[in-house]
Amino acid sequence: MSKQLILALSKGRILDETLPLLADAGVEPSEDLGKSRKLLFDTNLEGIKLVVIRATDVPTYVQMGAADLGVAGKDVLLEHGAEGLYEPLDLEIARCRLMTAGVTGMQARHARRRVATKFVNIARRYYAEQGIQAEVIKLYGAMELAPLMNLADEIVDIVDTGNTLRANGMEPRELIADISTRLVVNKAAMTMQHERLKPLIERLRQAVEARHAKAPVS
Ligand SMILES: Nc1ncnc2c1ncn2[C@@H]1O[C@H](COP(=O)(O)OP(=O)(O)OP(=O)(O)O)[C@@H](O)[C@H]1O
Ligand SMILES: O=P(O)(O)OC[C@H]1O[C@H](OP(=O)(O)OP(=O)(O)O)[C@H](O)[C@@H]1O
Repeated sequence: MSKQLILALSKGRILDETLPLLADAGVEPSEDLGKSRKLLFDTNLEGIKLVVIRATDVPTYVQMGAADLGVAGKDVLLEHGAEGLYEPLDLEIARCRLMTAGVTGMQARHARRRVATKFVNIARRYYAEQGIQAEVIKLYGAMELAPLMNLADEIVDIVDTGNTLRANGMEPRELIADISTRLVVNKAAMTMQHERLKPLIERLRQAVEARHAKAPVS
């Protein structure tokens, strides 16, 4: 039996932008992902199946070899760590920035800054690099609420338009990283399955490049 390649997709916002890119690369799910309760899907290509999972689970699936490739935000990859993963391609979708932010006009008052975030590893690394003492508080969402409720002095979160921060009386402060969505590949699969992986990676690379060619010059 020939082995199938499994591509793990992040659900939510990234999925909405991944499907058109996959279609440009000639990969289409055999049924409407949005209408199904299924998690594992066939595609128009016999050798490729898709799994649709939480964005934060994608690196784990690929690292452990349960999936051969994955599509995940750079924020998720930085938080998870890159062990066992190659990152051959920037898909250039779901662009945003990972930033520190605080209440507009208000300086951190505590010598040991309290930082609320779901990106605890990134935050610990960042504040240590800056030589700032920080107590990092893990939250699972609505980070913008933490400074308003005096749970934290700052947050580390995704910023795109800045609307969420503004709506909550907050301002962006320091840029930690520019974020976009990346293709990741299991390191062992990259060696063992190279002949199967290469054409898929190339098709995706061409789909990304074709978008560049179409984008208006600014
Ligand atoms: N406002 C945004 N603009 C552009 N990209 C974003 C934005 N917010 C998040 N992203 C990117 O999309 C990814 C997934 O975001 P999404 O909001 O769908 O999931 P989530 O709510 O973080 O995940 P979960 O529901 O699993 O907690 C993020 O990891 C990031 O790379
Ligand atoms: O700068 P903006 O354009 O306002 O985007 C930033 C917001 O987008 C993301 O949240 P999302 O909308 O995905 O909701 P979530 O809290 O469910 O992740 C992120 O967590 C920020 O809250």
